[in-house]
Amino acid sequence: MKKLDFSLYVITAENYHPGKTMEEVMREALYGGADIVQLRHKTAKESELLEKARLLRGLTREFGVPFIVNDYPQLAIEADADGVHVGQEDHGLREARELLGPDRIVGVSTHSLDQAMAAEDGGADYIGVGPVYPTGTKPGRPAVTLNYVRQAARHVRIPWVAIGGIHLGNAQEVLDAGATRLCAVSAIVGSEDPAAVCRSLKAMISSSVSGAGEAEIMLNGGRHRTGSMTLQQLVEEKGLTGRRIVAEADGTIVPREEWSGLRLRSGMTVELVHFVGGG
Ligand SMILES: Cc1ncc(COP(=O)(O)OP(=O)(O)O)c(N)n1
Ligand SMILES: Cc1nc(C(=O)O)sc1CCOP(=O)(O)O
Ligand SMILES: [Mg+2]
Repeated sequence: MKKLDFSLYVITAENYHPGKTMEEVMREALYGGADIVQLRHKTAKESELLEKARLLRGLTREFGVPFIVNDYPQLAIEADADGVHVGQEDHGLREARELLGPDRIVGVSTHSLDQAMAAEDGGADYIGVGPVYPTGTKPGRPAVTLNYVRQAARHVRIPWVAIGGIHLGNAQEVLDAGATRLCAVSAIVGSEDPAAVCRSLKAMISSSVSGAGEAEIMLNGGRHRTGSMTLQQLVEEKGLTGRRIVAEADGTIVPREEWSGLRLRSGMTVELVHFVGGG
């Protein structure tokens, strides 16, 4: 079953917690509210990875959250993971999708809007947007800065998660730039109290996303304050449910099936054009 409803993504990194097992740390993260987990281990042999993947598969099942394997689509299948995450240089989205089929999750790292659009067109289920800040977890990868987060917020239509150098001290500015999902690695698994860090990040995400209360958007050329959280809710608020409408957000036509996933943000420009019947 493909389930992709998450706000806090946690990735393993055993080098950050000497003296504690991966299972202990990830269990704490799950207690704290991690709602998707990835196994990432860049140096383990495949047999060792499979063992770790099976362990995490069991643990994530206990908590009912999706489990993703980094880099290895075939291993994801063998471990009965929910999906795989591939980078720009890995097996590639197409190959992963061919192996995993339509029902498992395929996530893709992106470092620019062009890559995001290509991943969207290629059928990715979600994308990573980063690294937002320079990070020792992915040394040598230049930061994309908050500029790419802002672009993703405006243009990306599939779920996307901000990643890279995110911690409690800077998470708010990432959320303010438009992120609604965060991924943190060292800040969580390297902390003394992974559950507490997860709880704090989750609280920041939920107050930023839902606690924003009202958004001020430009609707059909006029300023409009709305409590609607999504484009779908806005259509309902305007009494246009069931009408023949074309909806545009920030200059791009939004297909009807994406209305309920498109979150309204202050400053967004929305056009709702409805057609009056006639012959
Ligand atoms: C959620 C998420 N986003 C990005 C990455 C990085 O993937 P990649 O660019 O392939 O780099 P490695 O992780 O393989 O070193 C990720 N793993 N997860
Ligand atoms: C594995 C990875 N991929 C990234 C990307 O942007 O593609 S950033 C990253 C590391 C994230 O770890 P931390 O939270 O410790 O910075
Ligand atoms: Mg990779």
